[in-house]
Amino acid sequence: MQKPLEFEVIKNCTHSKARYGKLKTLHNEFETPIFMPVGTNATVKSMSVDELKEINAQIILSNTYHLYLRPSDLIVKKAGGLHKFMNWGRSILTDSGGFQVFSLGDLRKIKEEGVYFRSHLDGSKHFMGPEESIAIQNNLGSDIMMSFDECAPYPASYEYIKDSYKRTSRWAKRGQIANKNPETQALFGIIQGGMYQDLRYESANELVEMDFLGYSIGGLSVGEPKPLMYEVLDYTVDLIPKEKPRYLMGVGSPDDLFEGVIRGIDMFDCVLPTRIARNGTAMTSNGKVVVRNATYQEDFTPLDEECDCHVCRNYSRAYIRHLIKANEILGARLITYHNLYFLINLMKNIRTAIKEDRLLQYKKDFFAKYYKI
Ligand SMILES: Nc1cc(N)c2c(=O)[nH][nH]c(=O)c2c1
Ligand SMILES: [Zn+2]
Repeated sequence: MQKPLEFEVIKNCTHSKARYGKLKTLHNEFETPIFMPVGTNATVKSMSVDELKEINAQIILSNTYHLYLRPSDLIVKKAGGLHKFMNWGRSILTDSGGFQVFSLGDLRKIKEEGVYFRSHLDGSKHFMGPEESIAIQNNLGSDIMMSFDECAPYPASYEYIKDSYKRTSRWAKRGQIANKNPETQALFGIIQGGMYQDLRYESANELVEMDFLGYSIGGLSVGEPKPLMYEVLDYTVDLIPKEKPRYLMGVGSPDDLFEGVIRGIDMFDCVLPTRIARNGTAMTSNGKVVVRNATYQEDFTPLDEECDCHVCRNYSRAYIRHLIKANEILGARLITYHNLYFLINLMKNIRTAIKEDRLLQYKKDFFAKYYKI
């Protein structure tokens, strides 16, 4: 019988830790490294599932905390699960809810059993621990689930991080035991440990002992300087068994995608492409274009001359700028479509470069244009 997740490394880069692989869930098989569009409320904002398929999205991320609060995981379960509810036949990864719950600040209280918090929607009181997080994700029916964890803040003391990651390890074990669907839903452990190398080692070793089907690297991209993120990434990736997929949470700028792939990361997610789109900024081969600027008022060229997406083949910067200035929904929609296509296409080119063993050269060529150096 097929496992809920099968992963194969097909080609290792000779000049970095990058690898080209394939990951198979019960819904589809896709190549890695891969970028996962974020679909917080069971929708990648403003994109229909047909458009997601058009841009070749293979797996999307949805947020457990948000779906638990609204419409509730029980309603999604009654609909037949998240795939059915949102009519998405490809893979879905759900986060654990921990990240959102912890970001509620004073609205939450952390205890050994879990986190007591107030809903950001109506202030109602709730509790989420590892068992509740996994039960919600079981109800959602995602292909890949995350263990309930604390994404510790940055900066944080050694003592705080030590207590925090140890609790995250205990929560990971409890979540593993609580998983009602181990044959159909894969569960990842999330490595924490802040910016402390020995704590990262301890966190990783404790989770590797528990033999998860994949591992996320959490607690990064939380405001730390980029060089520090890359340094922690460098040694943390080495702690994860090579045959398991590695997921770097919350990362998705072109720079970070390249740096993450080069350090051996297989999966990425980030709200950046969709968030900046709503503010009128497009990612292009020649860097970011803030299309709302007056510069583009009579610019009848596409967002990106080198992009073959539907938006770049049919609409001009001037038209999209007009939509954004007029606060027309289509403006954000068009830039979102293009930005997601841009990152998904970038990952396709990165995979090709790994297969042809020319990733570092590709990175140099990409940024020579992106930053005009
Ligand atoms: N940058 C990050 C983004 C994220 N969505 C998460 C997360 O969901 N869990 N745990 C994490 O540490 C984390 C870090
Ligand atoms: Zn485009």
